Formats: sequence, structure tokens, C-alpha cells
Amino acid sequence: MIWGLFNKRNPAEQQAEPKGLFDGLRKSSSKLADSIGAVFTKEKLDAAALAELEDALVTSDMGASAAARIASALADQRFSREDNQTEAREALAAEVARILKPREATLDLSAGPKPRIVLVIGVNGSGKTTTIGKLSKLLTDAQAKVVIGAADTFRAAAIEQLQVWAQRTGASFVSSHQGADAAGIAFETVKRAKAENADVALIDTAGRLQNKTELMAELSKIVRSIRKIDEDAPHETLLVLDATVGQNALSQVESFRSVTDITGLVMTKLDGTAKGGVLVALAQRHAIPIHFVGVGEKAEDLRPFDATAFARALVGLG
Ligand SMILES: Nc1nc2c(ncn2[C@@H]2O[C@H](COP(=O)(O)OP(=O)(O)OP(=O)(O)O)[C@@H](O)[C@H]2O)c(=O)[nH]1
Repeated sequence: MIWGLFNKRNPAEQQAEPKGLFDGLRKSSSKLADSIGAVFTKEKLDAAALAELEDALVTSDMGASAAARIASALADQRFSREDNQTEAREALAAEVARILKPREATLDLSAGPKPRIVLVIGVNGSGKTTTIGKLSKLLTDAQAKVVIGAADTFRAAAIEQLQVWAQRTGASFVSSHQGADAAGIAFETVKRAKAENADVALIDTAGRLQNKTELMAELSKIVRSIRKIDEDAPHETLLVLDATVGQNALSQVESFRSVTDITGLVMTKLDGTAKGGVLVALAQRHAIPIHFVGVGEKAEDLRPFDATAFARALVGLG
């Protein structure tokens, strides 16, 4: 959850959520279902079945370490009868959830001095712009006042796309021309947010990983410039990851971690891939809070990360 008021969703909306997540993760869960179906045919998994399960989990992008951990936890379990797919799936979901749960974290932008300043980072195309738009929608729906800053000046179309989201969600918008100084725009965004007594400033940044030195220089320049207005800024630095890149998401986290502090993760495009298991690999490897998952292009397709619901949807339990 993101904002005080946003916590007060009605029960019908809360019930609707797992269904959407289940649909969003269908590609990942059916891939996993195909490979684990043959494993759960015994009351207790023997060594061959455990090895097969571990392979299936690795193939579904959960990573070797999480796969080994899950397989060894399931080695100790007994199922009540042979070929009990649901029971075995429940046990698998519980083990996946055990890895994810410590990373489940609410993004609370309602506490602390206003405006809360949020930097959004990630490689180009990962879904930063769309995620900012969706966050803006969640915030403005909850009556928060939002300013969006287009400090990713790399592509003119990206600036326009962000402007459309700002208009659609009723957020103020700060931008300049393509190639303009990103730190200057970030500074103007925070200045505007202060002047307008906004609750949240969402700042889009460019994420050209090809040149780490340049990226680091740009991000630190942005941080220096916004700290002239608020020495505690940014209050949040969200890394947006595209699930379709699979294991490559892990190296993106490492690369960005080496140039800046990351306070939380958003994983997008889970609906477009069978590689949803990568979130489990991430949770196992990095102690970084996971705030949201994206399961579609519409505003309502950005969902607060729920470890249990995610684990269940991933193994095909609706
Ligand atoms: N299916 C699906 N598509 C998504 C999701 N999130 C973003 N997209 C799409 O992914 C594409 C890239 O998203 P952007 O938000 O433009 O990515 P960006 O990181 O801002 O990229 P640049 O503008 O190049 O910096 C767009 O076509 C989005 O509509 C998602 O959760 N599911």
C-alpha cells in the first residue's frame, strides 16, 4: 500500500486482487505447472523427484539457491496420499512465500515531512514512465497532491508519454526539452512540489547502464541538486525492473546498487512473461523491499506486492 487513504480499500476490491494477479502470472504458472506435474506423484518425494523439482524451479527462473532451499524444505514433507497435486502445490507455495515474505513492504509516502521525494530509476524500457503514471493514479485517487518531473530527457517521446500520464491523473508536470539537464529538472520538480505544497514528487530518471560512470555522475548530480532544497532527499529510490529480462534483472540490481542506494523495487511486465519466478531469485539474493508488481499496462495493473498471493499465483493456485 502506498498512501494512508489507499489502505482503506473496500473488501470487494481486496477480494478482486488475487484473481488479477493469478491472470497476470498465468504464463509463469503454466510453465511451472508443466514441469512439476510429474514430480508430485508420491506421498514423499524421493531423491530423483527432488532433483527434478529443483531443475523445474531453476528453469522457471527462481535461481539455483532458492530452488535448492525450496527442494530441501519439501524433502522433509509427507503428503497425505499419492498424486495429490493441490496439497503439494500448497506446500510449494508456502515455501516460495517463506522466501518472499521478508521483502513484502508497504511504500508509505504519507509519513514524514512533505513533499516526499521519490526518484525512479531503472534501465530504459523497464517501465519507469508507466510505473510513475500508475503511482500517480494511486496517489491522486487517494487525494494526494502529486508533482511529476521528467528528468529522463533521453527520449522526447518518453517526456510526452509522462506528460499524458500527468494530465490523465491530475498531477503537476515539470519538464524541459530532450537532452536538457536532468539535475536542473529534478531541482525544479522539488521546488514546484514545495511551492504547491504537494504531498509527493515523482522524478523519472534516465537509466543508461551501458556507461556506469555517466549514470553514476548523472544520478549523483540529481541527488546533489535536490538536496539543496531538502537535505534528506530522495526519501525513496525505486528501482523498476522488467520481469521479461529474467535472470538479467539480478545483474541490473547489482549494477544500480553499485551506483546508488535503492530503497525499494517494482517489478513490471509479469503478465508478458513466463519468467515471474525471477522475483523469488531476487528476494533470495537481495534484501531490498519489494513494493509493487506490474501485471498489465492499465493504471490498476500496478499491485502492492503481496508475498502470499504472489507465491500462490506463481504455482497456479488461484
Ligand atoms: N504488459 C505490460 N506492459 C508494461 C507494464 N509496464 C510497462 N509496460 C509497457 O512497457 C513499455 C515500456 O514502458 P515505459 O514505461 O515506457 O518504460 P521506460 O522505462 O520509461 O522507458 P523509456 O521511456 O525508454 O525510458 C510500454 O509499452 C509500457 O506500456 C506491465 O506491467 N505490463
